[in-house]
Amino acid sequence: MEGVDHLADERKKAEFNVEAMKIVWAGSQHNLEVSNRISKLVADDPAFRKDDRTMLPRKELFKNTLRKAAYAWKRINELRLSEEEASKLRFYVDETAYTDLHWGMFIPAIKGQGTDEQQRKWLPLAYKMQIIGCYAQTELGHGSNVQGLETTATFDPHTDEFVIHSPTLTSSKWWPGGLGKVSTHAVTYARLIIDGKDHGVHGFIVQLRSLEDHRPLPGITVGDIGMKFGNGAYNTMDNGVLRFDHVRIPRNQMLMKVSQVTREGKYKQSDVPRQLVYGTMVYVRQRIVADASCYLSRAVCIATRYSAVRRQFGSQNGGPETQVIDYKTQQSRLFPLLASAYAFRFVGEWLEWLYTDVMQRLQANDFSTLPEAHACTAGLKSLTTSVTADGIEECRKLCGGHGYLCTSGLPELFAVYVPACTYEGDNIVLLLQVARFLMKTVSQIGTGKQPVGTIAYMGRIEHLMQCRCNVQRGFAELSADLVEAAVAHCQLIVVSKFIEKLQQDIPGEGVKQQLEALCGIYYLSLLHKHQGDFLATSYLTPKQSALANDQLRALYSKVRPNAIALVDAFNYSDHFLSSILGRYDGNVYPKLYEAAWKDPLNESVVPDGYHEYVRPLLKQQLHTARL
Ligand SMILES: CCCCCCCCCCCCCCCCCCCCCCC/C=C/C(=O)SCCNC(=O)CCNC(=O)[C@H](O)C(C)(C)COP(=O)(O)OP(=O)(O)OC[C@H]1O[C@@H](n2cnc3c(N)ncnc32)[C@H](O)[C@@H]1OP(=O)(O)O
Ligand SMILES: Cc1cc2nc3c(=O)[nH]c(=O)nc-3n(C[C@H](O)[C@H](O)[C@H](O)COP(=O)(O)OP(=O)(O)OC[C@H]3O[C@@H](n4cnc5c(N)ncnc54)[C@H](O)[C@@H]3O)c2cc1C
Repeated sequence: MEGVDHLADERKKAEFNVEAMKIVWAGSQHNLEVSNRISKLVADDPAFRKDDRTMLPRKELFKNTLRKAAYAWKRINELRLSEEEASKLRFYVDETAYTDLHWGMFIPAIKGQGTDEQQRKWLPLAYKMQIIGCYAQTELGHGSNVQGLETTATFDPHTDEFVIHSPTLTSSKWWPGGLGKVSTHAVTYARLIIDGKDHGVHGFIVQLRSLEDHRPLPGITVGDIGMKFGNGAYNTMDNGVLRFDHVRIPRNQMLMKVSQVTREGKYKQSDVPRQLVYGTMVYVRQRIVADASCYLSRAVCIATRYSAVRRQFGSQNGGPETQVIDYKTQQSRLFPLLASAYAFRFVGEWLEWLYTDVMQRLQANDFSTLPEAHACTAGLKSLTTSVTADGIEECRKLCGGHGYLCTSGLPELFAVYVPACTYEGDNIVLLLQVARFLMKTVSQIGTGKQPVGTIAYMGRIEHLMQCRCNVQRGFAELSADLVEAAVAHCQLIVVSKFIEKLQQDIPGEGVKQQLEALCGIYYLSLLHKHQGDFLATSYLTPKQSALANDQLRALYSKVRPNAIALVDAFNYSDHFLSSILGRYDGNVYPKLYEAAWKDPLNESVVPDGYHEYVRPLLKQQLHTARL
């Protein structure tokens, strides 16, 4: 029934102030106010319609994205939106586009790796979108191993230029978002060659397409790499292929904050660490962690609302069946994901703080916290995206058969999200970086150096102090175990940051209690999952383990009446969720029924193809009449 809130009884059960929880989730009253305003702006504007996205053919889909991006940009300018508001608008428009790479990687790369002069030249053009850029690092043959990239940038002292070249097929740039059809420029990563000497990988600003007619410039071959996983999803993005045939660029288009090439062809390094060439990746990994909670909370919101609507079995004397959310098995799959969404929100906030802190230190030439920032961003990116991708798929299963329909919103959400486990660093490769950092820390503890920050706890572990470990010896052989250690380390960070959040003043009736329950679910469900390890290492006795499980079940019961309100606190509009199962009013069945009839296949009663392929079958004269 239209206008009836089928979840109203559920909402009445809440034992906390939902409006206050919305502020906690948003980060502040101000953030909540901006979110509300911009979310409404997008939802009310038919230009941002997205319910047809999974049904559009690729070319139409892509053109539609170009239209939306141009319109979004127009609205940003007309309404004079601030950077914060524009970023929220992009969030609520909810469509991956070339603009993500322009704003999210091209501009940060110039800011982080360009000299002041280079920034003065390129940033104003990029800010006004008079040039559009992408981040062209990965090649057909190498993605993870950045030092293995093959594209060359050879300095020509006669003309004061670099010659950018793709010497092999495997050196073709492959994957960069926005490259395929839109970008006019790319921050291109290539091996710097001076006088025959290879100085390793550096970033260069290269113009790809004419600003007049958008055709590739001489020596450039560029195009889209083709359809990707899922309908709609990441296919709104033009991930591209790019080859250079001796393309010349002026010397001052090498990004020269970290190292420079002089007019005479001398290679010079600044006092800053070489790893700053990887700085854009640190920035984006931090953003990806912040985003993980958004994607996971979205899936959890859909699955929780639907689990309260859906009933199966258990009818007594002809009464209603049991809501599936009341099954303990459903709770044990759903509530840890609900808790994870909150946990990732808080660790994302902390990581943003850590990143800002590192950047401020870098300005003051203090590079001491860079390795920790790299380990935290790499590790948390890996952990949160893996849990989120698996969590979205689990939410689909929690919704039974209807979860498999595109109108549930979950298939597209999964398809658009799952590459986050690969891009910006394959998750295993990133965990190996964390493992290396941990092993290095252990070797330093052995020499008496006290670890600080997120690794301070290692200094309090007695047997680590006796360790004499060499970072490389046995590393490869033990890498599968070391990856598990890296995950455990990252989980510890997530739990610590959740607990630290609870130590803050959190206003609103019952809000803190709910967060305490969720925090308990987060760490106890982890403990439950890994109880074998805890028992094997005697960190837990069997009795303690059983008590922990009892406590976990008790917390599920505590959260159950609050579940709908806890997902309402995410404050997602129906437009944003784009899911019939996750509708705010829970009016699922009539809307599912209605949507089925809108499918293009139902436009005609007799399908296209019937006369060619079905009717002949029905009318066939079988040779073997006996059959
Ligand atoms: C339609 C709607 C439109 C709306 C329109 C609105 C308009 C405007 C609105 C504006 C809104 C803004 C929107 C912004 C949105 C932003 C969102 C962002 C979106 C992002 C999308 C992402 C897409 C994907 C991109 C990519 O994938 S880019 C490519 C990424 N590639 C990788 O990650 C490669 C992974 N590999 C590596 O990182 C490295 O090679 C390695 C770390 C694995 C190994 O490196 P190396 O070979 O050098 O190895 P070592 O192990 O020897 O390391 C040497 C030492 O360096 C340290 N190290 C390594 N990495 C780093 C680092 N990053 N930082 C610091 N230090 C590092 C190692 O630890 C070693 O140190 P040691 O020697 O001390 O041990
Ligand atoms: C949707 C999408 C968007 C992207 N956008 C961009 C972009 O805008 N710009 C850009 O430059 N790139 C982009 N990329 C590329 C992306 O960054 C790379 O794909 C990613 O870094 C992984 O590298 P790879 O493909 O080389 O994987 P590989 O390294 O080939 O991984 C293959 C397998 O090998 C394993 N493996 C690799 N190395 C090791 C090791 N040392 N030890 C153990 N196992 C290992 C991995 O775990 C994985 O299982 C994008 C990719 C995708 C999917």
